Amino acid sequence: MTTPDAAARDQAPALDAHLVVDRDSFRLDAALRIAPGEVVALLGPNGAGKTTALRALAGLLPVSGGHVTVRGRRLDDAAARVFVPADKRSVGVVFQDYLLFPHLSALDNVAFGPRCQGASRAKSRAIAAEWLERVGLAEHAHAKPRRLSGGQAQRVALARALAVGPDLLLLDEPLSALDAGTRMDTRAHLHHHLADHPGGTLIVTHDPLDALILADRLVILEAGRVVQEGDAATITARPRTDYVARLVGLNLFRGRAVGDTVTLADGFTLTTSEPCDGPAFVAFPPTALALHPRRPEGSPRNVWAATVAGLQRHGDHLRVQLAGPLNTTADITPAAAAALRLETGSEVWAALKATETRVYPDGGDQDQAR
Ligand SMILES: Nc1ncnc2c1ncn2[C@@H]1O[C@H](COP(=O)(O)OP(=O)(O)OP(=O)(O)O)[C@@H](O)[C@H]1O
Repeated sequence: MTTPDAAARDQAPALDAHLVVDRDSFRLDAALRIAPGEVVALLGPNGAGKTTALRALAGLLPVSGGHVTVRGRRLDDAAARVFVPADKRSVGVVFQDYLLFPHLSALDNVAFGPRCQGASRAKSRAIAAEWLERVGLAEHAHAKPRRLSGGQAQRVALARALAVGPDLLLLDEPLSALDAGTRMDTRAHLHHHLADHPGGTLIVTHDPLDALILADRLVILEAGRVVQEGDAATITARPRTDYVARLVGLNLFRGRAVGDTVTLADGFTLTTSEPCDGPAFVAFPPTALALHPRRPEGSPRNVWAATVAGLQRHGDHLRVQLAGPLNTTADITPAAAAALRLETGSEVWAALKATETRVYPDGGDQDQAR
């Protein structure tokens, strides 16, 4: 029979945290909530505070304010001076470089957690063997970490973190140490295991692809603050900062809309196809910009002179950085680049059809996806 306490724990979020951490002049001040079974990706530029957040949740860094509650259990509470040490938390961590014990076999690495939780040696090894089987490494149970490939070591680290049945699983850049081929396989493997994990999962990553494939929800951190959160579709449709726009591959500008005209901060105007009024964002993909050697005649409503500030290959097209009244990114075919004789410093005309733009109100935080 379920006790009232157990029932309350079952209903509690996997994570309910407000993290305030001071590190010299840097302050992390972020609220994070994860439902049981939910996978959340924490994304942000270098120095945004992602690792700081992960270390605080793991109990490796004390919070200076706020709280951390995992499945109803208070692990940190700065005001009440509560701090549960890392090894007493129901939190599993997969570190970026896995941190497997080099002198222990894969089996003993995985058995370590259950053993620390008080399981007998035989029971711990049985649990570990089961987990290695699940991650497809049964035949490598007796190998030492140095004999494992990067992908295999990652699976052992995942098995080790999951073997203790954590209420919260933390993954720090889980695929960044792998080469591209292994990364794809390991990502698919990880996806499968995260979908089965009944606790909450937080993945810290730089890589939007990992986030989009692995996570149910994205939380974007910049300079220690959550700037946007929501599912991938909402964030892609309505990025709220330059970083988020670049992440989803969009050009993004902020301005003031009156009908179908948006005036940007420096006075430049863009014509859009949907009317809007008041503070607004205008976004368009790099493929929406057409480049011409001379001022184009005809229909495009938005035309401006720009200078090529950089060129790089991006998949099967060229990504062109353009400076001018708008700093933008354009994607064009190599044939178009050759016809235009594009190189850094070239002068071109950029054209953008009003129908290729997306406009949406800049309502501060109140219309943020939740
Ligand atoms: N040991 C430390 N002492 C003082 N400040 C630190 C320490 N480690 C990190 N910081 C500062 O904390 C801030 C956040 O760093 P953090 O490593 O959490 O960011 P991040 O988002 O994980 O970045 P990255 O993606 O580069 O790993 C940075 O400004 C960094 O300089």
